[in-house]
Amino acid sequence: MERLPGGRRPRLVSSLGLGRGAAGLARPRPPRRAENCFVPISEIIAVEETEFNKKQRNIGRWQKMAKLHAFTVYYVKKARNHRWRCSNVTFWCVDEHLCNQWIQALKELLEMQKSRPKQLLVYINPYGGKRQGKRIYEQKVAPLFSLASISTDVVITEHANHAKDNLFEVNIYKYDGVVCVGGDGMFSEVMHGLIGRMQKDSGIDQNNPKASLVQCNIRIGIIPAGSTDCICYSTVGISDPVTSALHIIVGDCQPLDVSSVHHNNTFLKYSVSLLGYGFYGDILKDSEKKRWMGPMRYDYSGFKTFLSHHYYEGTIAYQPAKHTHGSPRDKESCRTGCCICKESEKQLAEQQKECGLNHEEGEEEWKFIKGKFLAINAVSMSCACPRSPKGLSPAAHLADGSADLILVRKCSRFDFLRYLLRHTNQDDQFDFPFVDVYRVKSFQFTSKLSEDNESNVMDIGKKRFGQFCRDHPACCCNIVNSTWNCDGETLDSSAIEVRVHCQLMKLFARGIEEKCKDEAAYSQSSIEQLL
Ligand SMILES: CCCCCCCCCCCCC/C=C/[C@@H](O)[C@H](CO)NC(=O)CCCCCCCCCCCCCCC
Ligand SMILES: Nc1ncnc2c1ncn2[C@@H]1O[C@H](COP(=O)(O)OP(=O)(O)OP(=O)(O)O)[C@@H](O)[C@H]1O
Ligand SMILES: [Ca+2]
Repeated sequence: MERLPGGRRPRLVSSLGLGRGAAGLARPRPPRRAENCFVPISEIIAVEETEFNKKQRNIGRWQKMAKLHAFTVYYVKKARNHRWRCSNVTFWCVDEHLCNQWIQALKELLEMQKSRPKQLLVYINPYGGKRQGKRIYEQKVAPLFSLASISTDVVITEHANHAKDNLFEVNIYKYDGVVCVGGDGMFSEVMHGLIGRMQKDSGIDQNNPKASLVQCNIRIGIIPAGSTDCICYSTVGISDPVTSALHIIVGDCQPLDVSSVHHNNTFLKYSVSLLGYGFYGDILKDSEKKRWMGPMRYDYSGFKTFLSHHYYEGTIAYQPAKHTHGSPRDKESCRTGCCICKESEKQLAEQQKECGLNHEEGEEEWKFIKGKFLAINAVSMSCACPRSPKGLSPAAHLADGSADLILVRKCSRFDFLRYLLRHTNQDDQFDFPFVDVYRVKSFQFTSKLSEDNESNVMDIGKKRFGQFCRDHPACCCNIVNSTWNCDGETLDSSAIEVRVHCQLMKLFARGIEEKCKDEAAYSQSSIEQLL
């Protein structure tokens, strides 16, 4: 909390309790005794001089006063379930000079908030999710950015990869951040554009799976308008455009792990949420044909894929993440100011100091697992989303330099359903004999098909997807590979090599805040004052 200059206690009367801008002044209450409610400066959105019109002034005891001077403080009001709203409170007094002093002092304090963005580049996908991206931005987000004096260059995308390609052309360094309005796919595009641009400008070859990538310090803001919005939900705690806009305005910063995916020394993609083979790969592949259904396509394809119950054979090699103290079976989740992520940040800074950018990771032990899997999921974050509020791996960390590798082995449909259901309730989804989970810093996967006979892969691939093993028509084993689902996009190769890059990029977010503390503190009063 900051102290305002002057020492003199100003006699300002606020629209206490009403607190809804000038309209709230219509029925002012007599000045109350000071209330101990606070808004940190870091959560003030803007301060504006407020004009009184005659009608508003013509009230109660204020009627007798010659002229009133006022200002309005717009601030973040925290509501339930991590939702943020812009609220305001208007203060007025008869002393014009005093009023101006307050405005000036508050504006100076806001100027000192150096992490706040002043200029943003915004990409809107008009076709993501329920096709509401443009409307959401114009009606809910743009007015807040303008209130907070943030200037924006807005690009409405005209085709897939428009945002990504554009990020290689524009002068990104003049912006304090890039905002994407859309879903996880849109975020992925912007992330690929920014990370790719950083590597290009630094002469780093993305095709080298061992390269030390250059961190991207230009933050990305996500205004959720997609179908899953898992990255927004997992980093903010809710998928809500106004909440996300406010996190951007106050200049929050959340580092994020990014996994690089390679095949045969060729860069394929980056991933921050889910790399899924088997169940989630098959859902995605099927759902792409049903884009017209909107977000419902995932439920339709999910149900279909569940019924098909395909499993896939292959080998996984992984390097355990020994640098981090956490485990995927922890009861504690990653929250704002997470100690485990902070520890990884320290280790990263030390490594960079010691080895500079040429740091090469030592060849640590590899472990191997062979088997028949219904799903292989690697998640760099919890992957919480409205469908599964605790996510695929509830204890995964946003910025610890590791991913959780979840292996769901062949089991009955009934058991698989029990496993899926646990994503929606409080029971432990890893507490099954057919589910294993490991915290890893890298892994590789090879399907049995490519292991057995590389040359036959092309022939078999040409056959219809979903064709069953001819020898065992009822066994559900699949003679073709599944597809990797990489943050909602399919990969062309089944054999991949994955490496987690600790805190490679940053978001305008602060992680999920502890619920009970905030909600108790903020529900007591509808108005918070710093004065
Ligand atoms: C019985 C109900 C069980 C419900 C189980 C729900 C588990 C949901 C877990 C969601 C995990 C999302 C991970 C995020 C991935 C994103 O990077 C990516 C891009 O947006 N989204 C998807 O790939 C989109 C993935 C969409 C996944 C939808 C899964 C729906 C499964 C439905 C299974 C129905 C079984 C019914 C049996 C009677
Ligand atoms: N103008 C456009 N026309 C067609 N496709 C676009 C356009 N702009 C972006 N895209 C592509 O649309 C894909 C999906 O968009 P987006 O992620 O916003 O929505 P979604 O798929 O409904 O949500 P989610 O990814 O959360 O499931 C992105 O991968 C992006 O490349
Ligand atoms: Ca992680």
